[in-house]
Amino acid sequence: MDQQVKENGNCSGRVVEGPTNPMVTPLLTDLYQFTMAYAYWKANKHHERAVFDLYFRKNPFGGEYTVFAGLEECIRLIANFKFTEDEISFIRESLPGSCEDGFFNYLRGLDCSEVEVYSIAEGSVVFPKVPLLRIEGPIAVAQLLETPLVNLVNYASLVATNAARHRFVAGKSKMLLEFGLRRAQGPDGGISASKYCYLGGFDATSNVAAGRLFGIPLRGTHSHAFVSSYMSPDEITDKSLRSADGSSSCEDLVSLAQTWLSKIQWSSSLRGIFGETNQSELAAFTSYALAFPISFLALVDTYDVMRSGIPNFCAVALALNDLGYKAVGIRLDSGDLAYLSCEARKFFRAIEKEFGVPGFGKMSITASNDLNEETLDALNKQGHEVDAYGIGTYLVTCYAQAALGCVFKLVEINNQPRIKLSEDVSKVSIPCKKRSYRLYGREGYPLVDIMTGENEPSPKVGERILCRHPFNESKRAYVVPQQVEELLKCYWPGSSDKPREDLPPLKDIRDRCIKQLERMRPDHMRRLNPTPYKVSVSAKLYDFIHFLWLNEAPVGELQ
Ligand SMILES: Nc1ncnc2c1ncn2[C@@H]1O[C@H](COP(=O)(O)OP(=O)(O)OP(=O)(O)O)[C@@H](O)[C@H]1O
Ligand SMILES: O=P(O)(O)OC[C@H]1O[C@H](OP(=O)(O)OP(=O)(O)O)[C@H](O)[C@@H]1O
Ligand SMILES: O=C(O)c1cccnc1
Ligand SMILES: [Mg+2]
Repeated sequence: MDQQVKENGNCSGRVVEGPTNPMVTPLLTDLYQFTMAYAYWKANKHHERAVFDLYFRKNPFGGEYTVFAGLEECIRLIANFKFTEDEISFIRESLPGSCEDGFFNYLRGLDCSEVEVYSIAEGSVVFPKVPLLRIEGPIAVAQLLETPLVNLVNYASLVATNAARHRFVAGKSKMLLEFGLRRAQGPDGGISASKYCYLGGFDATSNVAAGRLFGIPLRGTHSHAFVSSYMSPDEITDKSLRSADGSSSCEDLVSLAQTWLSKIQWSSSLRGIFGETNQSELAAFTSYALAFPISFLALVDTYDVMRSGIPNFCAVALALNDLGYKAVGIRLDSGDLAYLSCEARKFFRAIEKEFGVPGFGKMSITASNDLNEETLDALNKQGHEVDAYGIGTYLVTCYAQAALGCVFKLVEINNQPRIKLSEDVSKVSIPCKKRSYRLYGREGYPLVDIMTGENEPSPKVGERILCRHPFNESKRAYVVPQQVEELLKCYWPGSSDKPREDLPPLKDIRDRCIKQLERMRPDHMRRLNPTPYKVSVSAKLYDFIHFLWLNEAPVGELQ
């Protein structure tokens, strides 16, 4: 078993590949994890069996829900956790010279074969205080895992939640494109953003590396540089295009587009809307259409959306239509996106009517430019005709909240429950190795998450159970669940013989996320003053927490 884990991340007979990012190694941790590991080892305490919970304390973005992401990368790390000789030499150099050789021999043999990992399924909707992961294992090993695990879950869950929130405001029917790579926090920020925005409900990314790594659909348009790189239609040398069915050919798409432009200009419904359009823009559009006749989409705001971009686009789209091709649509990247999308739609409908081109009015309109939850919401309130949004900076940098604030707290050692106290009640940890359950109500909505001691009987369908706020005595409720779902499942059994959950493909995780979000009660999801979802503990666990609290907290003396 030991050897297997070392060599190929094998456990329960299935291989787990290494982390996606090769920077994720056992050194991707804080120095203090190594100093503590050494001190545990020196005290011969390193083998003591510890239980840690990984959880967060508050939902991000002023919301009342979070999407859990990053589990697969955590398991990839754990499955392949092994120090190289170079890494051990570096740790030796980095620790004080007084550290004994035996410790480095210990690191040489160290892996996660004695570690067990229990987790909520990736893509689940999750809530504060309920463990996302429970790590059981030798305390020195679990301690080394703290920083990388928290790192792998924090941003993944934050950006997946951000994506889910953007999806919620945009609505189900809109296409959401993640365009953030250039603005992301470095290469890993960019790759992770693409992966986890897709998980959180985006449809596609512009990030080619992420498309390759994770099978995320790739989409893109073109930039202003492409438009402004053209000076005149004369630059286009090969102007010919075969018709879609291959039966005929147009020798000069530029002239055909120019002919259409004058027809539009003098058409009864559009007369007077625009005069001369920018001819270099028309050249750029024609050139792009020659390159991509089956998927022509043009960025129309380089010079003037209504006086140039839209008429030029329509002229090229009508020329393509003559040859049996259907243009895809436009992208707007500045100005008042609500107003311009409505004006563009009117223009397309007028063309459909005037020239009898079925479907022209339904041309796709993509909007981009510093979009975020608020601007999407504003557009909805104003009314708009946007079909797809390209969103970058605000999405991937999680501009509205910098971090999720996940923590990793010791809850038990050698079967003895431990607690971390704080002046701030919300920071007091919930001790014990626990189980957690999601209880569903009559209408099918999740009602409450409840944590119990590991050995307590599980809540039962149809049986009334008292759910208590972990720290507030007066907050409690009886619940008769219609469905009970146990949340923590075994994803890495270590040396136990527990069955191990599969790591599903990203697409399945995304589907789970979308389904779970749709199943939430709407008042938990609304943007303004959402109702908090209840997180509770059993009566027995409540009593125990408070017993331990009193036991550990020194009694003050007044003088
Ligand atoms: N109808 C709208 N309601 C609310 N916000 C909008 C609307 N249309 C666009 N926005 C947002 O307003 C901001 C406009 O950006 P900005 O003031 O930089 O102008 P711009 O359109 O980018 O101009 P330019 O590119 O010409 O400099 C963007 O964040 C955009 O998402
Ligand atoms: O606005 P974001 O949400 O970050 O989305 C990505 C942006 O990146 C591109 O242009 P870029 O911002 O590089 O140049 P521009 O601002 O001049 O359009 C694109 O046109 C979008 O505007
Ligand atoms: O394909 C696009 O339109 C795109 C891609 C990245 C950033 N901005 C736009
Ligand atoms: Mg921009």
